[in-house]
Amino acid sequence: MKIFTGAQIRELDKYTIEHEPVKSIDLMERAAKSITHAITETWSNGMPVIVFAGPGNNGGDALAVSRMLAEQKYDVSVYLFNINGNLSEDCKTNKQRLIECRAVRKFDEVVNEFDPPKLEKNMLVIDGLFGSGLNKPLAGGFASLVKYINQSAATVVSIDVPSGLMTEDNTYNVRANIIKADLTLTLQNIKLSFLFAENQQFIGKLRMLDIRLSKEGMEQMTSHYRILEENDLRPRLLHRDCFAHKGDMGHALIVAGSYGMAGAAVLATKACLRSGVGKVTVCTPRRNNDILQMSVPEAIMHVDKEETFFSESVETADYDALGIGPGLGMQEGAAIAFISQVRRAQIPVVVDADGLNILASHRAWLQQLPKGIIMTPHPREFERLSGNRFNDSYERLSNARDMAEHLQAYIILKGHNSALCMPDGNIVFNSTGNAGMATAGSGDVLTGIITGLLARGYRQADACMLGMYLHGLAGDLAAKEIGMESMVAGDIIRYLPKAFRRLED
Ligand SMILES: NC(=O)C1=CN([C@@H]2O[C@H](COP(=O)(O)OP(=O)(O)OC[C@H]3O[C@@H](n4cnc5c(N)ncnc54)[C@H](O)[C@@H]3O)[C@@H](O)[C@H]2O)[C@@H](O)CC1
Ligand SMILES: Nc1ncnc2c1ncn2[C@@H]1O[C@H](COP(=O)(O)OP(=O)(O)O)[C@@H](O)[C@H]1O
Ligand SMILES: [K+]
Repeated sequence: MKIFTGAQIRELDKYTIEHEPVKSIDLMERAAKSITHAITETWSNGMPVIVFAGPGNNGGDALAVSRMLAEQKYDVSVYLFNINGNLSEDCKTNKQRLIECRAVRKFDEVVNEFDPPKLEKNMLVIDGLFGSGLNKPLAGGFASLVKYINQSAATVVSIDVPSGLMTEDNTYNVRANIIKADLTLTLQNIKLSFLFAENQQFIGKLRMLDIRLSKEGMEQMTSHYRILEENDLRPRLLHRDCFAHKGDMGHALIVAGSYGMAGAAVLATKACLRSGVGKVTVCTPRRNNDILQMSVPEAIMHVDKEETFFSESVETADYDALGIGPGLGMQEGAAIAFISQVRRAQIPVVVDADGLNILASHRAWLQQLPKGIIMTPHPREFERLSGNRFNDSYERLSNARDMAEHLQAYIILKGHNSALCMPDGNIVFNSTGNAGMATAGSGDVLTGIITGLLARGYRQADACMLGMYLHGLAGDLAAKEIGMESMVAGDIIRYLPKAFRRLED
């Protein structure tokens, strides 16, 4: 699913009006009908409704919804904020329709003075102040109104976007002046800012309402942001020839583990083996040899001459992909072996965990990375890697996108809705995964999966998309059966076969 910016949404709106064709006011009526339906489905007309409408089309939607609710015998009071005397055309029309319908209990057009109504626990507030047309942080009277609504105990439903929240960039927004909705009824498509952790407090529960904007318009419009869906991946799956031999299915090299961190190597190796690859060799320090041999008998060992850390890079001619970093440690010896390994690899490379931390403490090496390298930082690792501290997720994401373009790398910014930043500037968000996966070692599993997929023959972009999707899906299937609370990283590996099956079926 594509994610459109506020400006693109306006274009789509126009495209739909011209090509369906449908009158702008009728499109608003259609949106209002589906918003009204979502409300009446959830709350009965015993609940008093207070509507706050702004001067633009978000306000127009709110006025149309007010009329529709009043016609269904809801007790509706409406405040329309027209302080500059310039309502949008459709907002004006809906104001007139509302006045004519006479079913609302109270209609107050606020020009200067505003006497706020009492907001109580059993009331429903409809927030139609601003939507995708917001162009600066709320201030003055609107900011006060938002604070007044937020401190009340009433239930708040936002139309399209919680008023005050920008659809993309909220880095310099004033968070105290954004509506905290219990439910956001967003029109047609999800907005970028809805994907970020810090904005969940404003959105509450999210529902997307299909208002039938032009499908053709949406297909034609290019978007830099996309949410990954099962259907995007199915056609990309490689199939197994019935004459397949392990020699044809790829050979992955995992360089992982140090003394005390053998588990990271075990997890990455097991996950790699579960990803369809023919063979996996794991390179780890001498002291981890027995642990690896016993816990992953399917893997081939390449034992480093050092007892406790990775010290010597491996010739990669016999391998098809390299995954390096989980539990690697940060000794200078390991760091030097790491960069030597990455430099000499003539195969696709995934760098994670300590591999990223090593790069963060030797930032000049970033320029020596091969093009097409895959890096999988969690937010803290990305901060270290970029050498910046970020005010919010949008700023972090923009920085990751710039770095991916500059280094011609694939960067997966991990978390809920992990974001894959591609060398061409496009960003793909993952839609699978759950909070049960916030447990040590989950990232090592992802590294193993992506390395396995690369060795198996997937191109970088496909391996990243498929890898993060399968990883999250395995976590979701695990959560369904065993719950989130006591899930461990090994459970993600255990459910990986079911995740593959689900995609293949
Ligand atoms: N294509 C769609 O998705 C559709 C959108 N519709 C609605 O239209 C909305 C967008 O409408 P608009 O583009 O008119 O935008 P809005 O209604 O979000 O707001 C625009 C108005 O607010 C003013 N404004 C912006 N920032 C302000 C600030 N910080 N302080 C004070 N005033 C500010 C602008 O000058 C303008 O008058 C959507 O959110 C949605 O609710 C629906 O009517 C149907 C179709
Ligand atoms: N709340 C969550 N929702 C979805 N996925 C999550 C969540 N928490 C963690 N994950 C996933 O689990 C993995 C955690 O990786 P990471 O932070 O590197 O863990 P570790 O360093 O312990 O291996 C990432 O792929 C991330 O996307
Ligand atoms: K709104």
